Amino acid sequence: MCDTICKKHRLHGGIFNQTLRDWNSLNAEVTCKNLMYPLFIIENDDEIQEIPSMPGISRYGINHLKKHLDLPVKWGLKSVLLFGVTETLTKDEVATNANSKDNPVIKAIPKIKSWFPNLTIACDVCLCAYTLHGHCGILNSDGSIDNSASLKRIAEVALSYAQAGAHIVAPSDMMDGRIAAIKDILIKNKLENKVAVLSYAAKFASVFYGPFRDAAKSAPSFGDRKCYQLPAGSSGLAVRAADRDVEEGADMLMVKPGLAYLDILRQVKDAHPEYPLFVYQVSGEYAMIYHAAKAGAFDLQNSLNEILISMRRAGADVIITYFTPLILEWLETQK
Ligand SMILES: NCC(=O)CCC(=O)O
Ligand SMILES: [Zn+2]
Ligand SMILES: [Zn+2]
Repeated sequence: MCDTICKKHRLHGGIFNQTLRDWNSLNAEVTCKNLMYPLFIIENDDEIQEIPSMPGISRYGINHLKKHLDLPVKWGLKSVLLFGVTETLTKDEVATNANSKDNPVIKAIPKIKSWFPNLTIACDVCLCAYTLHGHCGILNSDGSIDNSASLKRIAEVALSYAQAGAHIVAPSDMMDGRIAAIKDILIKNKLENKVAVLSYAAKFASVFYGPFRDAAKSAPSFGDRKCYQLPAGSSGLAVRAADRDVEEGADMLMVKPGLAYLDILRQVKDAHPEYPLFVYQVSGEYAMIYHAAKAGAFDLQNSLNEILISMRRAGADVIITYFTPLILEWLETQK
C-alpha cells in the first residue's frame, strides 16, 4: 500500500515525447497496409457521378478509374473493394446482372489489374444491387428469404468475379451457409488457391448504411433486412456468426459498421486471433464525420486519426474506409 501515489502509478514519465507515446501505441498504428478503399463502379464508362449523400465521394465509369486511382496507388494503396451500380441494366428476381457480361465490376476487374498489377482487388458479393426488390437474397412468394436458392446464386456470382480475376470475394449478403457454398464452388473450379474469401461475418442491421443505399441504388423496395442482418444488441449472434464462418472456411473476417461496434471487433479478434480482421467504416460514419468536421465540431484529420486508432486498438487489422485517399495523402506528407 502507498500513502502517496506509488512510483509505478506515475505515468507521465513514459509519455513525455512523441516517440515514447508511439512506443505505447504501436499495435494501433495506421499505415497504408491497414487500409482498403471501396469504389462504386457504374455502367457508363465515361461518366463520373457525385453522390449527394456522401459529399466528396463519386461513382466512376471505367474510363475514369485509372486517373482516380493513380495518386492513391502512388501513395501506397494496397487494395480496393468494388461495388457495381446499375441504372439501365434490368433488375429481376434472381439478380441476373450481378454476374452478366455487362456487369460493371466484371468489366472493370481486368482493366484495373492491367493498370495496377500490384493492387489487390476485392469484390463485394451480394444480390441487392441487382434484384427488383432490393433484398440481398432470392425470395419466397411470401417475401421471406429462400436460403438455398440464395446460396446457389451467391456462389455463382462469387465464382464469376473470381473468374474475372478478383483476388478476394467478400459476401455481404448474410445468408446462412454462404462461405461454405463459395469455398465449394471455388474448389470445384480450381480457384481456391488464387482467391480469398473475406466474410462480412458480423454485419449488423444498421441505420449507418443509409447513404450507401443511395450510392449503390440498393435500397429494399419493401421491408428491411432485420431477418438476415444481426440485431444491434446481440454480441452473441456476432460471435456465433464469426465462429460459423471460420468453420465454413473463411480466410478473413469482418465487423460492420465500425465505430458503434468496437466491442464486437474486440470479441471477434479475441475469439479468432489467427484471422485477419477487417472493419468497415460505413457510409453513415463517413457522412457523420464529414458533416461534423464541416460544421466545425472538430478537425477532420485529428478526429479521423483518433477513430482509426480506436479501430486498430479494438482489434482491426484492416479498415475499409471511403476516406482512404485522404488518409494516404496525409501519411505521405508525414514521411
Ligand atoms: N455491403 C455494403 C453495405 O451494405 C453498406 C456499406 C456502407 O454503408 O458504406
Ligand atoms: Zn446486399
Ligand atoms: Zn450490403
